[in-house]
Amino acid sequence: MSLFNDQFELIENILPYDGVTSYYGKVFSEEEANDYFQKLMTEIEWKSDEAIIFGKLIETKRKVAWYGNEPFSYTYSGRTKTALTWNKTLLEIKEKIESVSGESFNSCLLNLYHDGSEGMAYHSDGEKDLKENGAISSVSFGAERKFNFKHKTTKELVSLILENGSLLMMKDTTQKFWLHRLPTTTRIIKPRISLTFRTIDKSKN
Ligand SMILES: O=C(O)CCC(=O)C(=O)O
Ligand SMILES: [Fe+2]
Repeated sequence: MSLFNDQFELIENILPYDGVTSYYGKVFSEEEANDYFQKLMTEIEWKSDEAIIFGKLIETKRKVAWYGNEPFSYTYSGRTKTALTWNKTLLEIKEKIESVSGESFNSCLLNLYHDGSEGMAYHSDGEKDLKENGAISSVSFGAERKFNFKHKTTKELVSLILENGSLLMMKDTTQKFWLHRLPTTTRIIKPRISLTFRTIDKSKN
């Protein structure tokens, strides 16, 4: 478990109870992280996210993209979408994350936040297409942003900063008991990209 302690300053569990979320710190060097940021900006098929709010179709400023081993379909905000297949850059990042964590993933949801005015509200990722209690890893490139957890019943808060090139791994019952969000802030004027690697359960897809 502590194999990478010397290299990455691994925090094995940032949550006090009811889940396991590990913060590996920077698993990519500053140079590698900046290079991946640039590549992802141009190579990914970024699209506005869509949501139906009070019966109206809303387009978010935040951009998203979904990639996977196969053209999996997934339902999100009441709309069904299909995954694109991995490109070389995504496969490289995926392999690195898998070797660091010992987990494996078959899909990835990417988010592009242009500045601190864009974020993501409290939610958990327990969608029915996902493997139950499967690990979800969040890789960050670009601007450092705060990230919050809130326990669904005790309301306890846990906060951390996601650094450029860092890895956060949500495991075990984290999604069942905790919400997470990327809060907005007026202080951040630079963009951030996150890659959330997941496992789609094919028997449910
Ligand atoms: O941008 C992030 O780090 C988190 C994104 C997230 O929670 C999600 O895509 O479900
Ligand atoms: Fe999430």
